[in-house]
Amino acid sequence: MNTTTSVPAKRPQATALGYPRIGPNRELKRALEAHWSGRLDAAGLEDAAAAVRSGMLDDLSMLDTVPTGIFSLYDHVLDTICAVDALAPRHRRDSELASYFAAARGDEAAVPLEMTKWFDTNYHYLVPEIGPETAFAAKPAKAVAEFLEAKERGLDARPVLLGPVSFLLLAKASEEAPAGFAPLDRLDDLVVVYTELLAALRDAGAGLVQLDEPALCADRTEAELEAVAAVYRRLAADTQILIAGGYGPFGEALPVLLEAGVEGVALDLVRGRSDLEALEALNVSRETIFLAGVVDGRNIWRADLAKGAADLERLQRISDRVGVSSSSSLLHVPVDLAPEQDLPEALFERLSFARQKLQEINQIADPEGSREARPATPEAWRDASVRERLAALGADADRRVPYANRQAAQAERVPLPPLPTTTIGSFPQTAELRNARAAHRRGLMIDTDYKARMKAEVAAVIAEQEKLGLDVLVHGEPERNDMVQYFAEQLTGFATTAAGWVQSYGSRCVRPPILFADVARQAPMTVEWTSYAQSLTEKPVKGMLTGPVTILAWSFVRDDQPLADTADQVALALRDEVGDLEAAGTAIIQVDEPALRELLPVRAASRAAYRDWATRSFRIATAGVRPETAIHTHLCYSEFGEVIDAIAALDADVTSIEASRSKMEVLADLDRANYRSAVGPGVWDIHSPRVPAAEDMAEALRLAVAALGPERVWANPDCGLKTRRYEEVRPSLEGLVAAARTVREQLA
Ligand code: MET
Ligand SMILES: [Zn+2]
Repeated sequence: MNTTTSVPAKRPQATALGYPRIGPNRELKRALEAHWSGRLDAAGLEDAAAAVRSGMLDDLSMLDTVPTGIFSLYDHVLDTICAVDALAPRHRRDSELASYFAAARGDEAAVPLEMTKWFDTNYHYLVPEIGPETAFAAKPAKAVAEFLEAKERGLDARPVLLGPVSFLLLAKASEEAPAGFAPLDRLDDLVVVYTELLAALRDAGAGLVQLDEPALCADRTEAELEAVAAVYRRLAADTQILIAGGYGPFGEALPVLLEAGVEGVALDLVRGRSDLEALEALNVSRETIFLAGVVDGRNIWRADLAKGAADLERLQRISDRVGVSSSSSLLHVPVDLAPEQDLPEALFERLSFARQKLQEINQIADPEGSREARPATPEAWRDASVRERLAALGADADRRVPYANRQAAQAERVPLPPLPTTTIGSFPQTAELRNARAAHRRGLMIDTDYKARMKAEVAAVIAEQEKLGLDVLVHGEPERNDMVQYFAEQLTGFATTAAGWVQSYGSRCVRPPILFADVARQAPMTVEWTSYAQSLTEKPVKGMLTGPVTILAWSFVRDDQPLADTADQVALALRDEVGDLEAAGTAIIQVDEPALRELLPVRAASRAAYRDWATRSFRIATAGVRPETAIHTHLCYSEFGEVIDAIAALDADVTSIEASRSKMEVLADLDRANYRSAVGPGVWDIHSPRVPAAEDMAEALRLAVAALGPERVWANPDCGLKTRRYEEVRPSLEGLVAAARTVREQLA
């Protein structure tokens, strides 16, 4: 290599891998919902979409190069399905727009595409259905139009597409596909279509094109890596390709991509720092483009500019063509910090949302710019007593007596019939309840009135359950806006934002709380509600809490200490709550962990450590109770495979788990994982408005009894009922109670 250090490196280019596309005030959400309800026609929707895209470009234009094609009406995987013309026949309608929304949301004629979580995030994508019959064709119009929109503004534009390998790895086999078929079998055909998409972009004037291959941040087989090599040798032959991942290190895929001759690679230097070390050991052409993804696209903390600049320099020692970018698309953070003036000042000045992150990228790219290190965590954010109490927890603070002993004690304390019936916690959140909450929040309803309104609801929910004949009751969670935010608002160490919305799927956005400091409980958070509900009935009422992993997963979490340490603090606060519930006489306490799967690391090598801290934090929260107090947990969102061992390690007495869609398969898996306590396999898919037939639920219960034995089975829905209406809930629960009775009689 023949480079002299006296030649100054070119100013690194500033760019980002992607940007929020819902609009700073969720303009796209409003337009979509107006369109779906018939209040806004297709042209009106397109106007709103164009305005959102224009706003995105306004923001992005401060960068040297801007990503394009990153707008989406619903989901970028669905956009890719359309770009390769892989819509299933059942979703094809008169217009492209109608087909698009048929695939996204379903209609009278067809069920929508399945939706699932995007890597280890809370974003959901639509799962392509690919089979031997899928007839791919290039539909470059969207990608080209959005590229030209940016170019016409005089911007240096870089089109972005989801790469073909990830597209197929994220897909599932279509109904028509024969056994053994894998979507990746269609890679060669798809690549032909990608060459056409890329040609259309080149014809429009594109230079570098970004292909997102996030699936390469996960473990890949030799065969898959060979396919990657072949694909990119082919695509890189005519197009300058920048590969982006965004969800951790590329690992063994990195040399494969470089050898295939891609023009550049965007590195995730927040979660994938090992790639930087790997690169330093490789013999890399100084002509290769590297983007230093040093600004966290997944979290909302200000970047350490000094550290970013240091990483940049390391890359500059490897290549002459280095840029600065976000670690992933900025899709996962809210648009703008400016509206958050109510946040404490010390917190506000440490935060950075998408717009602020673009500034940071510019600052790091600017050799003359000031690149200050990140300020230390304020001393005031430390709570010495929490840390001391955690340190003082004995080694067995997360252990209970063996399940067999607990089971006997619990059965004596709360005698229950076989197949006890219960629900997961929430009852329908009616418009009236939501209005009361909004009025209370805006100061239009005083505390006492609000509380009285909520208590009336609890009483109604208890009466409803008594009438239905359920065995273990719940208070219905009317007082909870959200199962995480409710706790975040009461714990110290959390802040909530005014407008920090992040797209979860389609038009749906969430506003995650910010966990910024040491966490402590100030006062009991749920005891009053549970005790009130219990005072109204002879039946046992479950206490209802959200577990530490889920609280972390659905918040933006401090990144100045390991997640495990933060989880333990949350766990300690919950442990106090569990203790107070028990002291108040609650015999059954459910601690929900629906997000246990979500935080599972993408790479297998990191999973054992995750399972350890995640399950330990749950046990810290729950193991303080006496043997006769039952701990329940709840998980939903299927795909339990990789966390089955962790579910067993939670050591709950009863686990309610989504099972209705997977036809109870999860039960055999639990058995293999040596899970020995009781299970409430969901027998009613509450994500569907359909009222399930009692006989189907009975059949599901029979399957469960066959797999686990009658003593270990509970009867319950898949998840909480807050999104359902009473018109569906009543007949469904009647059916559930009847199904349990039928199966009990057959057992007797
Ligand atoms: N207890 C909660 C509820 O019933 C659990 C929801 S899991 C996403 O709504
Ligand atoms: Zn659930």
